[in-house]
Amino acid sequence: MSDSTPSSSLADRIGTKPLDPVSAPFAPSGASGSWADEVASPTVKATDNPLEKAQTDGAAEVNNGSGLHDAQYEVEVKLSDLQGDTSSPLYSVSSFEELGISPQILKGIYELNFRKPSKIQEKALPLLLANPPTNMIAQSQSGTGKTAAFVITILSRLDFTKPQQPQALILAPARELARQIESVVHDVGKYVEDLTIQPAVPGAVERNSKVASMVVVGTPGTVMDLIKRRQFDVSNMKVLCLDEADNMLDQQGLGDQCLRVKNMIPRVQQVLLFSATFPDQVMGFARDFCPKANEIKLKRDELTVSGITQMYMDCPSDAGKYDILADLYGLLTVGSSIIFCKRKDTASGIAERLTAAGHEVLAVHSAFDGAERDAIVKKFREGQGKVLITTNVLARGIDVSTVSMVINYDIPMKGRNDEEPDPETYLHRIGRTGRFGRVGVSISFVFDRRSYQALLSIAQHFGIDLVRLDKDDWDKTEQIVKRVIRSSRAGTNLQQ
Ligand SMILES: Nc1ncnc2c1ncn2[C@@H]1O[C@H](COP(=O)(O)OP(=O)(O)OP(=O)(O)O)[C@@H](O)[C@H]1O
Repeated sequence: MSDSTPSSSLADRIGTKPLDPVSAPFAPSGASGSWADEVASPTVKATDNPLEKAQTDGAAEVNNGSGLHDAQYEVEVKLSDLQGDTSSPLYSVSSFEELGISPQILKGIYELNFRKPSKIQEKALPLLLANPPTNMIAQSQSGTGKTAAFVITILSRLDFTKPQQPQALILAPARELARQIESVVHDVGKYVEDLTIQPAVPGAVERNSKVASMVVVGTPGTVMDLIKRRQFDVSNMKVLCLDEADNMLDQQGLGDQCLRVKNMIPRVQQVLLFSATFPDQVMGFARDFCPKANEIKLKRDELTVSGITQMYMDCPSDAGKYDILADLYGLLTVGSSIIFCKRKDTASGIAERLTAAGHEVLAVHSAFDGAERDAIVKKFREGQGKVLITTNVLARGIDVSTVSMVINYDIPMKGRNDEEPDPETYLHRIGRTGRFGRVGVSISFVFDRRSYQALLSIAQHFGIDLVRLDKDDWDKTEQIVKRVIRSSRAGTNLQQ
């Protein structure tokens, strides 16, 4: 790639010709036209005054007091034939008490400071808890409380006369997420007497021991092996839940493993699929996996969390992204931040360079062993490290409320040769901030026509307004970012 001079902006370098997503040649430096012209598509706007935009996205949202940023999240509920009556009292509720869940579970929920259900909890729980149990495919924006929705369901369906028998299985794509879900089951179930919970992630179950807990949270490969080796008896399984279900069913390996696990369970009563994203191409498989399900689906333009101010930085070159990141370090540590790279070696490489430059950072990806991964993520959760450099292994589900900034060091791409932008991964990555009504910032690094076009296509896919940060005006960049992050630190849980 012949890069232009570091000082010219990407807009200049690209020029103003309509963007051909695949093959348009890199326009010569200094091509006529402005960046604003180029991005003035119906969905992507370069705001004239990004500070104003950041202020709007931050402060105004913080004050809405509704618990979720966009109180208008309209979920479209499609009931299956059995529960098709939208006027049924099961259709919607406005407090946890009205759901008829046990006082022990309610106590756990209140101890977590959950005062009111979120939209997805309000819409989904009556359907999830109704008898006879019905399958559910549920979609809701990142950080809106899907985990508690399926955990409450699972805890409500357990038979406490059988404490040694696995009755509910939750599958997640990564060990960190499985561990996190396990801790939510512990927390919500804190006052549920005799509750037993067990992880089924690599290294968690010894070869000669059995899985003998009511709720099991694991990753598909490990669970499959445990069932095959007869260490895990699934004959009494009542509920099977896939978190990040689109990812679990889409990926060649995971999809196959999930299907095999399901086929090894003789009579599951209820199958639950949860995710923030369900791209069209996965829905067919999802419906086969989870037949006759109630569906709670969102429209594509409802998927972004408005508390996240999404920005991008035009970097001089691929290699030059490191310098921009190093310059941003001070801002990364105002709150906590996660930097997403495509490759493990990139993640390790930038971690080493930042460390050598005297900065404190953590790095984690799938080349680390399980115990190391757990220890590093624990450190990050506890605030002992504020900057975490990682890969897509942590793109989904991870819930650390202090994360106020996400950096897309590489724009997420998919396909055999990374030929296509990956909008779903983008959405999940940026969703590591802005959790449950908090605000946050994402900065995506672009450096050439291809990366810019990929970001543009992602923005158009979801109807996102992107704010451009100017690498030549650090004062302004700092001002914008700090303002949003300050709001994020002030605006803890808005529901309370
Ligand atoms: N009703 C509630 N009231 C207050 N906080 C809540 C409530 N429900 C969930 N939360 C909190 O919101 C945060 C986000 O929840 P959760 O991790 O379940 O989101 P999610 O929808 O699964 O997100 P993702 O799509 O990223 O996996 C958690 O810290 C959780 O404790």
